[in-house]
Amino acid sequence: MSQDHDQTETTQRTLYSDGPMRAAQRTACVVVIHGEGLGRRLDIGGLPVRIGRTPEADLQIAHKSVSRQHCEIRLDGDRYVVRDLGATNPTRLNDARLEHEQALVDGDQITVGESILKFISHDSVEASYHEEIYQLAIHDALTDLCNRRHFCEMAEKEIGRALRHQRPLALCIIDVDLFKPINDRYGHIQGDDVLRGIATIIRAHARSEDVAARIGGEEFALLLPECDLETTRECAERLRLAVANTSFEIAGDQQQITISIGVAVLAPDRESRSALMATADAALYRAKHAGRNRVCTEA
Ligand SMILES: Nc1nc2c(ncn2[C@@H]2O[C@H](COP(=O)(O)OP(=O)(O)OP(=O)(O)O)[C@@H](O)[C@H]2O)c(=O)[nH]1
Repeated sequence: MSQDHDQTETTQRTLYSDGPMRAAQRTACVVVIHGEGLGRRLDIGGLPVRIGRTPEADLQIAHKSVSRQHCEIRLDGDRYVVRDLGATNPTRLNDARLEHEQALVDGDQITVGESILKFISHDSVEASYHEEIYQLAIHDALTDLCNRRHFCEMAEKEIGRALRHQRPLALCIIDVDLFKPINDRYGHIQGDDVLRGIATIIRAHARSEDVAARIGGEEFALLLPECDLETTRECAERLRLAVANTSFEIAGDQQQITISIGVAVLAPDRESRSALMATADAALYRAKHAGRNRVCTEA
């Protein structure tokens, strides 16, 4: 009994000893709990945040039921308020139409088009839970790079941004050469280690604004905002060389592994994600047919 009591006292002291700091770290957030964007979280600090379909929104929900600028949440004194931005499909708060501006309380549900967001007023186990679930949902379990679904979402977002600001955007599709013989000889578990090793090299070559993903079994993608064809080709060449110069230890053997890369940039005849990916894929196909271990750019 007395031990339990001591523990309670210690816990309370630990929790409350840095009271002012805890106040400073307090962060409200909204989490998408239903519909498009499921699991995504938007932290709300001192600056207003906007939710909408536009890629410029702080939380983009790319669904036709959502207006480009749908609603805004901001700190007003010591409370958070939500206001509709003239959405075609007006914002709802706890299933009632939002009137002008309304204060939010913990657990409130904000309906934006067909998505429902939950307002969480401060750092909590629940907010961390949503964050963890979201991270699991967007990452590839084997390599910890983005998974294909999240990559496609990010590519759509970056294409929208690049077109709007007339900025370049490039894509590399990367495929491991002759990976089947590695699997056949050493087994899938060792093959998985090789994929993890290649993912580590790709991550090391990506800038913070690039999106690196595993988009298929032994296929990866790297999206490079603000990069033109020549810069991307050079970057892809550095990546190819880095893999080719790495000695992979597989079941005690030292093995050289190579990759082939197809590069494409956004252009007027390919302004959609599928067209951009198809062009990079075609370049990759040429790299494979030209003998592998090489970078080919769009024709
Ligand atoms: N270990 C492992 N292997 C995988 C995974 N996903 C796909 N593969 C294997 O990757 C291999 C791909 O083989 P292929 O498509 O024939 O291509 P390749 O042997 O790499 O030859 P090229 O692409 O023509 O250079 C197959 O053996 C798949 O089983 C995975 O998650 N882990």
